[in-house]
Amino acid sequence: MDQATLPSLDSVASCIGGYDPNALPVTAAQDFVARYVTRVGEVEAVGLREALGRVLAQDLVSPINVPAQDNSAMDGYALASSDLAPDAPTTLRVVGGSAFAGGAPPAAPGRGECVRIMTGAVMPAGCDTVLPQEFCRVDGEYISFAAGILKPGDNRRLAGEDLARGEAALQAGRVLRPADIGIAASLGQATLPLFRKLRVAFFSTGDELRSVGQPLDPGCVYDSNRYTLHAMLTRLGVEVLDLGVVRDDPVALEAAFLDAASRADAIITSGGVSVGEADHTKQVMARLGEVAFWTIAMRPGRPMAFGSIRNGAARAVLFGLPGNPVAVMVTFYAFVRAALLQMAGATPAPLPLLRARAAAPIRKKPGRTEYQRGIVERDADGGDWRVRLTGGQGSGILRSMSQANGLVLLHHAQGAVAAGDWLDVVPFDSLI
Ligand SMILES: Nc1nc2c(c(=O)[nH]1)N[C@H]1C(S)=C(S)[C@@H](COP(=O)(O)OP(=O)(O)OC[C@H]3O[C@@H](n4cnc5c(N)ncnc54)[C@H](O)[C@@H]3O)O[C@H]1N2
Ligand code: MOO
Repeated sequence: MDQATLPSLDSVASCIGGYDPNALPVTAAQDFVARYVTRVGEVEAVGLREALGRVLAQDLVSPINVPAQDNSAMDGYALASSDLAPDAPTTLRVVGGSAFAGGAPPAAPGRGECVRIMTGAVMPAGCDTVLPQEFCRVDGEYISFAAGILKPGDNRRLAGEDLARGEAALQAGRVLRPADIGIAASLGQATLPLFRKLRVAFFSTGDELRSVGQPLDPGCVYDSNRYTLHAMLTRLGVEVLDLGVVRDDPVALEAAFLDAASRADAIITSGGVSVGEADHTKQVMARLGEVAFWTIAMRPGRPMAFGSIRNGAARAVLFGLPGNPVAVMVTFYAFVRAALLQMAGATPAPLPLLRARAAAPIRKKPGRTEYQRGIVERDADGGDWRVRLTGGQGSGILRSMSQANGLVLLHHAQGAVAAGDWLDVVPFDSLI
């Protein structure tokens, strides 16, 4: 993909105060990534049913008022508030036909008169208030109701109160949610201008990896990272290019990187970014592109490669994630997710944090950010939120992630946690 506009790593590094690739705080790495990646920017018209989770490319300016006219919020009687008796029951004569949603409004009632009206029907001229039918007594062609139950304007929906003509109903950069799709439909839009889906290629590296369906040879493990990555990327709404497991062999790695750079906007690999002897991944990355190898002050997820890979004129952003399965997920949430959203054209929104009390002490040294896996639940008495860890927190223990419903975010400067201390938790359901 063409990412000719990417800045150089050196120019970005010069903007990060005290940049040290061997001891990079999480916030500095996040800042670095945000400064490096650029929006892909191509726009296409997409039908509403395909637009969920996609990124809006232009403001959607409302061409009409919704609702188009003042109308009734209740089944009942439309009346002029000037006919309401201030301190005594009001009696009005019912005239004309009934006003139905979608029908022509009946003629304006005269003084002391009202009109039968249904929810959604346009208000007859001169009427500004609707009496719900259950609040009145009907006596022949008259209705009467008690003083004080209606204020002027009650149960009337004003033209444009949902969406006003000429206003931006949805802003460019929005990741479309179900209500947004409904808004576009209520404005009569069959299609929306969206940024094209980001293309993200990914592969796993490591000779010990076997794919599901293959026999598990001695000393080998099944490749789980490709599946968690596939799932996280699918939730993020990008187009996924699964390039499989690549052997720890320079020729195979080079072919995979070049293929990925020619077809994708971003490449995610897992494994081979630490200091092991058999790893060719780092050398191949460095040869094919511009790549920084970081040691991040975090746990899990210390080693990570970041930069871009070239194939001729094509260039793709590279995230070389550590191999341990929990480290893959944590570095994805800490760095990759926001970067991919930014590349896809989305306006960044900070993740909501839940404040919860620690159920038990947690060991933590200042000087690194930790993402522990936790189960957050309401106290039995319905009071504070409380969080407990999901057992062993090793970065190979994927169960710790699967059992959790949130990441416990232990900040860089934070020290040991005592039971009852307040903690920040990123609830999983808000992540994607
Ligand atoms: N001497 C040092 N050793 C290690 C360091 C270090 O700083 N000094 N860092 C450790 C940390 S922290 C991590 S994380 C890992 C990262 O190493 P790599 O990115 O090179 O990853 P690998 O060695 O290839 O794999 C690590 C681990 O994860 C398993 N793995 C890898 N890929 C997959 C996959 N697709 N599915 C399931 N499991 C996978 C792999 O078998 C290893 O067990 O390095 C530490 N060592
Ligand atoms: O980067 Mo590692 O995940 O802490 O084992």
